[in-house]
Amino acid sequence: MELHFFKYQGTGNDFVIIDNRQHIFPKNDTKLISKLCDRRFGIGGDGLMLLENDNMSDFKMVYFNADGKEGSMCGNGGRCLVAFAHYLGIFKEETTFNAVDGLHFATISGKQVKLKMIDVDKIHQKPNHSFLDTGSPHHVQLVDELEKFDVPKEGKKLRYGIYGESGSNINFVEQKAEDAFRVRTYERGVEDETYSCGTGVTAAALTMFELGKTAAKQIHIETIGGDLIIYFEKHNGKYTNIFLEGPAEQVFKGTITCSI
Ligand SMILES: N[C@H](CCC[C@H](N)C(=O)O)C(=O)O
Repeated sequence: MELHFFKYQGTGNDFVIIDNRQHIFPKNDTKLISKLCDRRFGIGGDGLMLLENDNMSDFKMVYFNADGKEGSMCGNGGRCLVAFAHYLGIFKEETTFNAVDGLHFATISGKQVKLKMIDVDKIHQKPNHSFLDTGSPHHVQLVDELEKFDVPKEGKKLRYGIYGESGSNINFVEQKAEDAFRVRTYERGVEDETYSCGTGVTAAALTMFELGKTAAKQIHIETIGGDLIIYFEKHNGKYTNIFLEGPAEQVFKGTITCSI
């Protein structure tokens, strides 16, 4: 059959998006999803998302990692899906949608999408790293000379070494200024470094504040694929009103022939 798709990217984290409001897509076909995400045999992407109707909100986000398995929350994916919903005319300036970790509010202005993330009430501190859930599980670790760091190798080691089969995303961080950091992420489900990870940079920003590396509640993060800003508040040990802001854009659209 011919499948219509859209390709989006948010700071270089790229996604295949399908309008599934008419339930045309075979969600349980892990092989098909991983093939569509394959950069040689398919369209190519770090993940695939379906936009579906939702009873409680403007739309529903269903997210799959490039390996074809349903993932946990994806911050850059969420920002891209908001841009796609805006393109479809589902909303004008602000929206609320449903994702695997609950409802998300978001706004769009030009190419900039600002997405509200779930509250975070626990950051587990270990001697050399921290671990927290920002919708997806994240390991956050400070390193020197991030530019030269072997992220795929070290990320893979930690992802399986500490977290086992279910795994975690692994973020390596270097401070650039009082309120600015550079982050590189090894993503589980992609099993490689991606150009940016939204829930990952959110986790990195909160951890840097928690560790006292910064007093800023508006943190700039540089990734391989571009810049993101994280805003938050902290009350009684809990992080609330967390927003992830950055560009998200449609790259191309088309049809692909697939056997289903
Ligand atoms: N790239 C995503 C995270 C995907 C999470 C996924 N790799 C998983 O752990 O299921 C982001 O921008 O937040």
